[in-house]
Amino acid sequence: MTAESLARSEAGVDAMRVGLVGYGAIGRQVVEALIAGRVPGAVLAGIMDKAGAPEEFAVADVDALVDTADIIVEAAGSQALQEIAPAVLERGGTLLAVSTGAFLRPAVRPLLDHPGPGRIILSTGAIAGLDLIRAARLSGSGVRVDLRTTKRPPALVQPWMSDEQRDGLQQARPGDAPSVVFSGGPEQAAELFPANLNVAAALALAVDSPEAVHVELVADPNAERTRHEVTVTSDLGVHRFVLENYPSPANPATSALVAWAVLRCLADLGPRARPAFR
Ligand SMILES: NC(=O)C1=CN([C@@H]2O[C@H](COP(=O)(O)OP(=O)(O)OC[C@H]3O[C@@H](n4cnc5c(N)ncnc54)[C@H](OP(=O)(O)O)[C@@H]3O)[C@@H](O)[C@H]2O)C=CC1
Ligand SMILES: O=C([O-])CC(=O)C(=O)O
Repeated sequence: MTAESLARSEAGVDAMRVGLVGYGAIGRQVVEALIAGRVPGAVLAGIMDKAGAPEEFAVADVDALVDTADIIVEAAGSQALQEIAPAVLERGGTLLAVSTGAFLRPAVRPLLDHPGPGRIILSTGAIAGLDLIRAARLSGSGVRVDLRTTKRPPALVQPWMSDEQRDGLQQARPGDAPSVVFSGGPEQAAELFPANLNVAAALALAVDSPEAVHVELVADPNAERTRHEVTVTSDLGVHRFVLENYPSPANPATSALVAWAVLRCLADLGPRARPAFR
């Protein structure tokens, strides 16, 4: 009996098989939790990673992953998502995407309305409140969203930055003043900071209008946590969410919450899903 079939029989014959693209900070946390049985009724079916995955789970390509898994979790970045999503959709797979920023790209956005047979589900990732924003949107009132994200400076370094910008972020020390490194719309935010501002894309997709979202990104040398301050203004009220997330120990750009948001979504989709938020 293989490790997968043993896990499946322990989880039940109807177990949901989970495939993973990206075995980094989020992917490893998801794998660990699945192997530990933290999502009842879900088992790990395979892992695809550029840098290699554990031998017993390694899958060579996305076609093989769709054949092996009932649902595929993308935790590999916007470019990887753009590369794998069409194949998953065309082969009838279900893709749970974490790199929501990719869906603000003109080449990727239409995949959200792809006729199938596959489908895409977006992870809530590092934030909360998307349900409220969608409710406000449904009410027909004009919704505006302001996001102010604050992270530790080294987590914000990008390949396109000048040496001066990069050194400024890498050498910032506690006691130094915070600085705004980006202010603008979610599309530009997702392109310039692809592994930092997927939350901005999630907000833009929830409100269904990138123009209604303003993003500010702050580098704060004194920040112990990643902070997302979301203000939603609509005819229903003014709603503020402040998330102070501990960063993942494996990747300071990623909040530890993100893997658990993926796992929560898998629990909701799996054969042992329970009503009433349990
Ligand atoms: N929605 C949200 O709130 C959030 C979304 N994210 C998204 O999640 C992504 C993953 O985050 P995290 O786990 O911290 O990142 P990591 O960099 O720790 O891990 C990503 C892994 O994916 C691998 N990878 C990259 N491209 C491919 C590919 N084409 N096929 C297979 N594997 C690939 C990487 O390999 P290698 O290192 O060799 O490139 C790496 O092992 C981020 O890039 C970001 O887009 C992150 C945080 C919050
Ligand atoms: O993990 C976080 O707090 C947010 C993040 O990186 C992203 O939105 O890409």
